[in-house]
Amino acid sequence: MTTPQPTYLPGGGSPVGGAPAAAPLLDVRDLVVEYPRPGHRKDPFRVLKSVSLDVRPGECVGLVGESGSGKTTLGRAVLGLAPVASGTIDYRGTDIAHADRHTRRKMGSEIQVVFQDPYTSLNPSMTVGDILAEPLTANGVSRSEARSRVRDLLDQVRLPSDALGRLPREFSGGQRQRVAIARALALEPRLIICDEPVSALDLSTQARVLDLFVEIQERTGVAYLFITHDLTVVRHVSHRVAVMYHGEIVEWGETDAVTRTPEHPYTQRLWMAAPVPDPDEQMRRRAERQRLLAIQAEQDEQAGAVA
Ligand SMILES: Nc1ncnc2c1ncn2[C@@H]1O[C@H](COP(=O)(O)OP(=O)(O)OP(=O)(O)O)[C@@H](O)[C@H]1O
Repeated sequence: MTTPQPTYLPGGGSPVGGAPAAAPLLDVRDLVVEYPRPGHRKDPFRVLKSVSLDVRPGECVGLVGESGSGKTTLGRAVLGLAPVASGTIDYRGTDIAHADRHTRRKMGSEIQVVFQDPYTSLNPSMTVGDILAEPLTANGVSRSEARSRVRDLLDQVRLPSDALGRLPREFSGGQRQRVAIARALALEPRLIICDEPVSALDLSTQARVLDLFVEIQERTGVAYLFITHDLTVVRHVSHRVAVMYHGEIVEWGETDAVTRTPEHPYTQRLWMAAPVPDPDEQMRRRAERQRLLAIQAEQDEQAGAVA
């Protein structure tokens, strides 16, 4: 008997087929997000600087970038949780950044989210059955219909039906993330914002949860905006990838092209820093990364001298 290998192998396997060509489901154009700064009313903190990207139906777009680059803020803006200063967020042809609350709510059930931390994102005092039934009953599904849908949701994320009566604390991190994914799927969304959904998990659990994301997408056709700081994760799940740096998209294209032949110096450094199983390749990348960092330092020094 052969043991099934996780397909999450840095540099190995290919993402879920080619990107489906279709009109965008989500189309973000020239988005600027600013947070007010206490005492600087006229000089807010600009976190996103004219960001544009789109996600097609059934597609996974990876959003990578270092900590603080603005990835979560973009996800939050799509969810209506970040202050948009200008630009548009078209979802199925409606600008949800400037829509009224009623339209926003209607569209909102089609856009769900899976957060990074499965330990804090689930209500600890509710059973898994209640956690999964809540969005259904809140949207008018009868209790008996909700009960059968909840069983189906558990099945979709490969959890046993006896999970229903148990509390989140009785599950491992990976299993809790499966519950969070099931909850996100409850209202049959078209788009899920996945905000670092595997980075709190150990490597082998990451691999299985990533495989689950891919499998769900192939079966349901849901689209993902998949936020991560890890290029190897993106390589596994994404059709296209956007690289964010200091609140701007600095590189954007097919995952294979961006990860194999990155053009922007920041993407090159990110890729050189990604772990690989082959020690020789790892050494080569480390040396290349040092070289790129030295070039960057020299450029920064020259820019400083000019300023
Ligand atoms: N509510 C807020 N008020 C003020 N500044 C904020 C707020 N939320 C985020 N920021 C700032 O916006 C910048 C981008 O944060 P964001 O969380 O979007 O980055 P990120 O790329 O997702 O980082 P990480 O990978 O660490 O989560 C950071 O400098 C952060 O401090």
